[in-house]
Amino acid sequence: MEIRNLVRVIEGRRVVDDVSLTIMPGQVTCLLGPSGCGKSTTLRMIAGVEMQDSGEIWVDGKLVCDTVFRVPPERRGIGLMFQDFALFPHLSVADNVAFGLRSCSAEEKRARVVELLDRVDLLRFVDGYPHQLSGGEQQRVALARSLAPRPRIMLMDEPFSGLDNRLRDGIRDDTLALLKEEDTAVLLVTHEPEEAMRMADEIALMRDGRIVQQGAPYNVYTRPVDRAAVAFFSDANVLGAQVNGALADTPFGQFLAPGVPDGTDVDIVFRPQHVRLDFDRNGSGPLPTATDGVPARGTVVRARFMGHESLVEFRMDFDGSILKATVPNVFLPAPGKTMWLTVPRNRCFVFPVTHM
Ligand SMILES: Nc1ncnc2c1ncn2[C@@H]1O[C@H](COP(=O)(O)OP(=O)(O)OP(=O)(O)O)[C@@H](O)[C@H]1O
Repeated sequence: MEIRNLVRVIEGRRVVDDVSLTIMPGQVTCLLGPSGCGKSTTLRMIAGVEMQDSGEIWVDGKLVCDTVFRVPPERRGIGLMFQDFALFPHLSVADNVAFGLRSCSAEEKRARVVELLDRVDLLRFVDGYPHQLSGGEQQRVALARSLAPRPRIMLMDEPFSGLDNRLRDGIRDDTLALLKEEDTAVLLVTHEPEEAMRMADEIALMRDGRIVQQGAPYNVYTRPVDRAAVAFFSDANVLGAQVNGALADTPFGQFLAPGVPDGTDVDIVFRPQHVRLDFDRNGSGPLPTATDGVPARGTVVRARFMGHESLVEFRMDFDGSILKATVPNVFLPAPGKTMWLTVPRNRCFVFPVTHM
């Protein structure tokens, strides 16, 4: 499926602003972004329940929808799975799953229902009713229902957000396996970076109606396009500096800023897990190196155990600002303790500040 330059204007605001995307069979593409950035509106236009103001949707090289021509939603071969998936309470589990199977015989229907319920491990409930199932089981029936007509394309809007954490991981993985097996092209909407990283072959990061970055999860995470993209995936530390001779001077030493004109303000952004910590030895820290720059001293303000890591906050000697470091396992230095922080150059991003 290819969407080209989709635009949707609501009350004079471009809530979807020139969005283009290609989604391949057997692949999961995640539309990831904060609440209100236009993800669901994009999905609704693809589903055909909302009309775009301009732009086109193509499936298998055939035009499905532009501003003049429009294939109705039920003929688009698109499956939908939304957070508020509702099973029909008065229909049995089998009849719920068979709901979208209109043009096949009773035997074919039964065979497909049994195949899918077996796949989601709920065959024992075939003649049961939705109210007899847990939330997670209902979700799996909803998944079986949306896959029953073998949609080539599946649109999922926060489909797992109603589930508790322990259930969610298992259902996500099962869902992913099933969608891959059926070679479905999936567009999944989420505002949770962890969900996108776990599910996606490709992430399209969306902000204010636009896709600001697109790529494999690893690339989007390790080569973020701007400061907000770093901060969307994790906590971020930011140092302000000004460029002079393609270098930005900071208390951590100089950072390269190739191609950035003199006098430009830059943000040097790095994640807490990339800060290196050293103990203070009579007021001195480790020696500066080309790769790690100059260490800077800070005082522990707070240290918290987060499960698989600890988060330590420092008040820096150089300007009193707070920087964060995460360390694996339990590392809980007492408040008031001084330590030295270094920032490996290859883990930092230097972004010119854009003044809005
Ligand atoms: N029918 C409408 N009338 C007015 N504003 C709307 C309408 N539909 C969407 N919007 C606005 O368009 C913007 C995008 O909404 P959309 O639901 O697509 O965002 P989203 O990224 O899916 O957010 P969420 O994750 O919270 O669902 C929001 O600011 C929303 O208030």
